[in-house]
Amino acid sequence: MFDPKTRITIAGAGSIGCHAGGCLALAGRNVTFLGRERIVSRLTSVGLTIRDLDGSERHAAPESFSATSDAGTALRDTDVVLVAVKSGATAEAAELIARHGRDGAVVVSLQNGVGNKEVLRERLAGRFTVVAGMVPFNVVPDLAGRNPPAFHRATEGTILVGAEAPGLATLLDVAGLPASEARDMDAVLWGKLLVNLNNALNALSGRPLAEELADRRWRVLLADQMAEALAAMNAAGVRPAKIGRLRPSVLPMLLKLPDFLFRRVARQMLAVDPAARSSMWEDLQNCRPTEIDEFQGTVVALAEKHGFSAPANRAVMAAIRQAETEAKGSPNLDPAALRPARR
Ligand SMILES: NC(=O)C1=CN([C@@H]2O[C@H](COP(=O)(O)OP(=O)(O)OC[C@H]3O[C@@H](n4cnc5c(N)ncnc54)[C@H](OP(=O)(O)O)[C@@H]3O)[C@@H](O)[C@H]2O)C=CC1
Ligand SMILES: CC(C)(CO)C(=O)C(=O)O
Repeated sequence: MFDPKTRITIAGAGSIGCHAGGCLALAGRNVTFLGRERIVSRLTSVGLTIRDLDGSERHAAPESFSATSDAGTALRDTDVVLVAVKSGATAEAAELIARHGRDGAVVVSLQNGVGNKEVLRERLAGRFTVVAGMVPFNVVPDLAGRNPPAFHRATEGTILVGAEAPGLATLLDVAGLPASEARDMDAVLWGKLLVNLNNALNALSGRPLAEELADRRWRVLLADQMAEALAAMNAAGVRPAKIGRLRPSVLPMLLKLPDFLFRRVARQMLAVDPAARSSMWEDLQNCRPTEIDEFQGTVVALAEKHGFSAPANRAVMAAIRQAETEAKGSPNLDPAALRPARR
């Protein structure tokens, strides 16, 4: 269905978009970035650097891809659109694809959250094939200075995509960007949602992921949120898939282990680049809206629908809302500030 000339547009030239697009361009794929002018001007003048898990670097020269802030130019003739905007911008991206995209193109959500593919499908079904995707790894952007912007993969994992577009995973599976097909993407996205409950804690802590997760006080808060989420999912008949090596049902218990035991049992969870932070931390630092409604908000709504409350998730939501309103970046909270009233 696809060949090396297949035109791929990256809708949203941010951390995930630039990392994925950079790896694809380096593998010789036909890539166009659709992004804001502030990044497009840098991409077209100096290109970008892809830094892999082991620190090795590759430079994608500006000649190896196209980049534009004009949606018509980026979407008109494209075959595959990789949607890599934050969840709050999905409806607008869908609108642009509907207006400028070519009938029959494949649209892939590479976003976190269980609802983005539905937002895309609502607007695009019938004319486009919408496919859910899941990026398990963290990408750290390095945009400072005059060097090419760099995008560093900070954790391991394989991108999963749905099976609706045969050959899609093979098209995307290039050096630095492992990708494969998954049969039950709903389960995968619910599994990733559990992991993403840490995004807000990380953003509120102001600490790198490795440091935060090594501290039991933060892990207990995460365990409480996950336990609420698992109960809500169970009541709704949702079976979250395993992301990484550990079964979702054991996560709350495991997270509560003392630090020395956790370090031994959950080595993979702590195998994070020391610089890595959650994408929600990036949002707070840059005074952008976060994805809290798509993460903790989804859990609270599902719990309430099934007749119980989710106080741990609520408390974290409230703290993120406050930080968004204050617009001063991470509040660098102490974990004690996040205990819900009932504890
Ligand atoms: N960062 C990470 O490590 C990971 C992120 N994810 C998920 O991937 C998704 C993308 O995250 P991430 O890459 O961090 O997000 P970023 O905010 O880094 O990138 C999104 C980019 O898209 C731009 N954008 C939004 N709308 C448009 C538009 N209409 N036209 C052109 N550009 C647009 C944004 O600009 P502006 O800000 O000006 O709107 C921003 O530059 C999220 O759902 C996230 O949860 C998943 C795994 C890991
Ligand atoms: C850190 C990671 C990989 C998991 O929470 C992530 O999905 C994000 O930063 O958005």
